[in-house]
Amino acid sequence: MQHHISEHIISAKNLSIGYSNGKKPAIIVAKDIDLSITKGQLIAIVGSNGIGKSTLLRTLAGIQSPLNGTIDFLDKPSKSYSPLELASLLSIVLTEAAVSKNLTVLELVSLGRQPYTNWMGSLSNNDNAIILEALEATQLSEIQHKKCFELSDGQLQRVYIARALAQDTPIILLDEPTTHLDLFHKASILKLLKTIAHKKQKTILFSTHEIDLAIQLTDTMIIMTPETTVHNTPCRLIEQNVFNTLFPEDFIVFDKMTGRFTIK
Ligand SMILES: Nc1ncnc2c1ncn2[C@@H]1O[C@H](COP(=O)(O)OP(=O)(O)OP(=O)(O)O)[C@@H](O)[C@H]1O
Repeated sequence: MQHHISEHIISAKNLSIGYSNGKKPAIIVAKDIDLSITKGQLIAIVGSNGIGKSTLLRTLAGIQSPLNGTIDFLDKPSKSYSPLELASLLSIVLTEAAVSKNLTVLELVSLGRQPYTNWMGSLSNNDNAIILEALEATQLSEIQHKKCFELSDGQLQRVYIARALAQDTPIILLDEPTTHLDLFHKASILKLLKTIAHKKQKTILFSTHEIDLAIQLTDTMIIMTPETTVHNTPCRLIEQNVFNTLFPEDFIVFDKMTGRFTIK
């Protein structure tokens, strides 16, 4: 699919997200969300437990429907994309990945090419070239023949990112890609995502609880609080005192000078 050049790769207007199951009234998780996201950015979604970060990612990915409002990709309503078109537009990396860890690294990363292969799943030279590039970008070439169950959490996270890279979509969504990782590996993953966003001009959105790291490493952040959802550069968000609205202020305070939270 040819993507025409657009400033706004993702825009959401008046978006409400949540859950409805027919008869009962819908559970609104967050409302009045307005986003306009340009290409080639690394964007963190931040907010306390249960605020709706995963719900927002799943709604953007089309896994669940918005309760209200619209989502556009490249200025076209998300609903106007067929499932196959959507699979070449965005990839999603979920924490509880439902893939067999019995696969080798190479096999799992190759799954990223599924939207493009024929019904037999045979890979073309072009598919193989893209898979190799994804393995290299995530420094997995040397362990490509290892089984996924043999990997550390950090390596496994890189495998999921490589699969999304192999899917070669302009938008990549990741749900908490740094959970279970130590500080070094958290920072490594975020730096890798930033390099990919900038070098390959991809739009990468990820949810995280690593606010300090996100402030240092992302281009923009989406902050979800019970009252509002705001999107801006870390610098502007600090100026606007937004980080102090994330947690009860009598307990945790954000220090503008250091860009860190302190416990009272
Ligand atoms: N299938 C569901 N049906 C109804 N409510 C749900 C469902 N899944 C999640 N929720 C509720 O939606 C709200 C947002 O959940 P979500 O998982 O999006 O939060 P989150 O910000 O990703 O949280 P965390 O940081 O803890 O992962 C929570 O109150 C949760 O209980």
